[in-house]
Amino acid sequence: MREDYLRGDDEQMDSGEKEFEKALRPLSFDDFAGQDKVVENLKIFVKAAKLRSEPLDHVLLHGPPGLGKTTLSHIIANELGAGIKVTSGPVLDKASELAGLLTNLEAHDVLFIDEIHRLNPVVEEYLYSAMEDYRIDILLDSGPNARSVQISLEPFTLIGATTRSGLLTSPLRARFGINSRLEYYDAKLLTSIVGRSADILETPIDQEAAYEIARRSRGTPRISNNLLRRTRDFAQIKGDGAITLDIAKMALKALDVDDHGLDEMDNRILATIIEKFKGGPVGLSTIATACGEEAETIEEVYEPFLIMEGYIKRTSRGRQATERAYQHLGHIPPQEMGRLF
Ligand SMILES: Nc1ncnc2c1ncn2[C@@H]1O[C@H](COP(=O)(O)OP(=O)(O)OP(=O)(O)O)[C@@H](O)[C@H]1O
Ligand SMILES: [Mg+2]
Repeated sequence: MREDYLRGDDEQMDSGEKEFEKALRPLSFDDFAGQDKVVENLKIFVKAAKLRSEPLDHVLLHGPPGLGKTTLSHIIANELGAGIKVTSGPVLDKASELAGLLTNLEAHDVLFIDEIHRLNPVVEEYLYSAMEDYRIDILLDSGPNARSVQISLEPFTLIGATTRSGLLTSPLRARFGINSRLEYYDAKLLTSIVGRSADILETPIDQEAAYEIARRSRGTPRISNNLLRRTRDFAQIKGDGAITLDIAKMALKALDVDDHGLDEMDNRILATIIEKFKGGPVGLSTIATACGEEAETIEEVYEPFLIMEGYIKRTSRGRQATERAYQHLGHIPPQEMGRLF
């Protein structure tokens, strides 16, 4: 597979982490665990497109961070036997840059735009005709000599990834023929992902240890892999290199991952709502300020998992802690308080 990177992908990660992610990234549908429905459908669409010698329809992948959007995009290109060019919404700030990428695509190649909800509106509009008719208008010269010429592109597949599909404009969303949502993984699937990653890293791991890491990974393969990586350090320094259940527990404790898999920030969010705002409802930006974290990060990264696990509720007046959150932090829920007095 040909692969070209246009500057930053996954901006927040350091280069070690990136190398690590790349090494553990599945390369085919068969290596990709879980998301059965999404994968089954994609397999059929890829096969059908190949059979007809057509480009695959444009694909939108959405869901919380670390669930496999970037991985799947590369797998799709791989399975299509096509090249992939990688860019992202915030990086692609000029229409001319987009034109440069599009005109360099070969027939049936994939253009992957990460964080597609952050595209600049001018660039986004430019993308419409490229997606629809495989054509773009290019402006030649400037001032009185300015004229636009239309050039046709090779038929290509756009894959857009986003953690915030709600922020996509409807004209853009409407241009994706395939729209797939990735869901959190259960502990069993994550256990097999941890096992596979440990194999690649040539680190022996007990089944119970793999399960312990998996069940405390917030349903997220990226977190499983990162916890595995750190646990491997503990195994090397504190043990004989093999990851046992004891080593895994020791590492998770040192990493501030609690018994339910909530990390320090998850717990800080819950404690803030309960201790500073009487359990809520309280607005997102207020929580963010009190926790010292960006509102966007809380909404994108932390909240979906806390809601799914039933620790907080979203109400029209803000976020509210549930009984489960009170119990988790060892506080008495207000409902029970009422019964006691
Ligand atoms: N289904 C899977 N099977 C095995 N490993 C997976 C799977 N999904 C993700 N991973 C692993 O998790 C890591 C993160 O996945 P990926 O980068 O694709 O997530 P993402 O959805 O693109 O996240 P972000 O929204 O932050 O860009 C990858 O390195 C990959 O190894
Ligand atoms: Mg990604």
